[in-house]
Amino acid sequence: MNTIRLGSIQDVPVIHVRHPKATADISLFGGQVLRFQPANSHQRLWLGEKAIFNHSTAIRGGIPLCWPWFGNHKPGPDPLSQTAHGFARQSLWNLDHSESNEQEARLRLVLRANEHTLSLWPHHFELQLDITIGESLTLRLTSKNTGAKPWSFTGAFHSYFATDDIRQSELRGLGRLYLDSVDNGTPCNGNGTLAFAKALDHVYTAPETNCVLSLPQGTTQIAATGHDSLVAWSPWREGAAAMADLTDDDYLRMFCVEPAVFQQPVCLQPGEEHVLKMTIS
Ligand SMILES: O=P(O)(O)OC[C@H]1O[C@@H](O)[C@H](O)[C@@H](O)[C@@H]1O
Repeated sequence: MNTIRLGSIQDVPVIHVRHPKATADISLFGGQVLRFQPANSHQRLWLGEKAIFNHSTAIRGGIPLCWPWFGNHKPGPDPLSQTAHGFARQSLWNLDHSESNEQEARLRLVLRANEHTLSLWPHHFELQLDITIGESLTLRLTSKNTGAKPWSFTGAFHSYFATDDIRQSELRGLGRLYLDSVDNGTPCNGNGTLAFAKALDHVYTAPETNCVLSLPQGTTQIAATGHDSLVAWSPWREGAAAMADLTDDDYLRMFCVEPAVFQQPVCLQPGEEHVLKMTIS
C-alpha cells in the first residue's frame, strides 16, 4: 500500500501515510507528526491515549514544534509569555505539497504569520516543515523572516519517544554537560549515559550529533543539526499525576528528547532563513 490520505481525529485534520517502508500520522493542528513506525519495526513515537484533540490544546505526544520560543520566555524586549513553547504547536498548518515514490513519502506543511500570531508575536515569518517518511523519518523546519525587520527565535522538536519501560531505557550521545531545570538550571556534569529513575528536566549544552536510545523493544536513533542543545524530559509519576492529558502510568512508556535552539536565540535578518533538522531511525 502506498497512500497519503486526509482523515481526522475528533475533527482535527490528520494525514495518514501508509507506505511499504513505514506508516505515519501527521496532524495539521500543530504541524505535528503523531506516529512513525518503520515496516517490521517498533513504533518510534509515543502518543497519549488521553491526548486532547480540540483545535486549541497542544497535543501531548508525537513531535510538537516549539516555536518561536522554547519554554515560557520569548527572546526579545518583552519576554514574559502565557503561551508555553510558542504558538506553532497550537496553530493550524496548511498542507502545501505531498508526493511519494518507492522509497519514501514527502509532505510539506506551512505556517505563515496571521492575525492571531501577530497578536502574540509581532513579526512576519514563514515556517516550512518538510517531512520525509521512509526507512527513517526526517523533519526539516525552515524558519524564514518574511518581514522588514530582524527578529530572533528559540524552539525545539519536542519529540516524545515510545518505550516499553522507561526504567529499562538508556540514552547515549546527549553529551556530559547539562543544566538541571528541576534545580533552577544548575550546571551539572553527567557521565555520558542517561537512565531514568525520577522526574527529570535536563538541557544538554554540548550534545553529540547522534543520540542512541536503548529501549526494551529495540533501538531508536536521533541525528540532528541546526540546534545548540538537547533537552531530556520525563515528568515521572508525580508530574504525570498533575497533567490532565496523561494517565497515571503513561510516564513509564514515554520520555522526550528535544533538539533545541535554546542557549543562543537565532537572529534572522529580513529574507534570511534557518534550518533545524532531525532524523529518527
Ligand atoms: O506541558 P508542556 O508545555 O508541553 O511542557 C512539557 C515540558 O517540556 C519540556 O520541553 C520542558 O523542558 C519542561 O520543562 C516542560 O515541563
